[in-house]
Amino acid sequence: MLAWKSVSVSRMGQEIFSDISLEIGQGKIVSLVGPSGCGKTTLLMIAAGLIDADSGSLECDFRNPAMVFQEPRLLPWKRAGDNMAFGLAARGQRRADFQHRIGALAVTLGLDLRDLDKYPHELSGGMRQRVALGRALVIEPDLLLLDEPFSALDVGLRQELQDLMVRQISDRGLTAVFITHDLIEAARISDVIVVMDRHPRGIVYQHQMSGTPGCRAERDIFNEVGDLLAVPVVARAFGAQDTDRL
Ligand SMILES: Nc1ncnc2c1ncn2[C@@H]1O[C@H](COP(=O)(O)OP(=O)(O)OP(=O)(O)O)[C@@H](O)[C@H]1O
Repeated sequence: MLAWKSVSVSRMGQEIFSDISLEIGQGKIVSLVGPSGCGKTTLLMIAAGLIDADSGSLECDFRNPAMVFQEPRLLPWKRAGDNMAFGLAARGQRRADFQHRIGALAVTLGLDLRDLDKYPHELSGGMRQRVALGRALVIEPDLLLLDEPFSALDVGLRQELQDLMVRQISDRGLTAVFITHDLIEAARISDVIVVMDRHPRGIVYQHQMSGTPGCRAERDIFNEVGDLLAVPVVARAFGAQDTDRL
């Protein structure tokens, strides 16, 4: 279980959010959506233990979280394979012990074994993000924290990587928190959608999706997003009060 309890954060005298409480159950994929600056990344950073809240607390039963960011953040002087293995090498594991695992994971993520010998600048944006996903998964996390990992990719590639990610999360029984600006993306991959806003600050709505992530028909996804946007606080968060225009 992961739970933020009455969490508040201010920066430079400005409140980002106050009194947020949210609980995420084991094995669930939860998306945080909402306008820029509403505090999605801040909430995720607290879960990752990278920043502290000013007040409130975090309860986390997970012991091995991994994070994936919008930019792959690969080390440019290391080859793709060494980037993927970074977490294992940092834990003192020997290359001979994990080389096979890296190769198998790379193939699962749609990379060619030869790609592992390339430097980040020799890879496409999609390949770099596959390496970043591999670097997170190879440490066998129990919690995956994803901050807009696919938003820089074009639509087709984004959907392929969403499917791949959902399959990995499901096969490995992971719990995941996923930030996105894209409500359709959230509806495609999540069990629960949490809508945040800036006015009022904080969580304004939570929606339990029907069906299973990665298995929903496109028509059902669009219908459910349409229903969600008919909720006034959600429409307001997405700047779409006039839902007839959507
Ligand atoms: N270290 C910091 N110092 C000052 N202000 C900060 C700091 N970190 C975040 N903020 C401010 O807090 C607010 C929330 O930022 P955050 O990145 O959490 O929002 P977000 O919802 O993830 O936005 P985006 O969707 O644009 O990434 C923003 O107004 C941001 O400028």
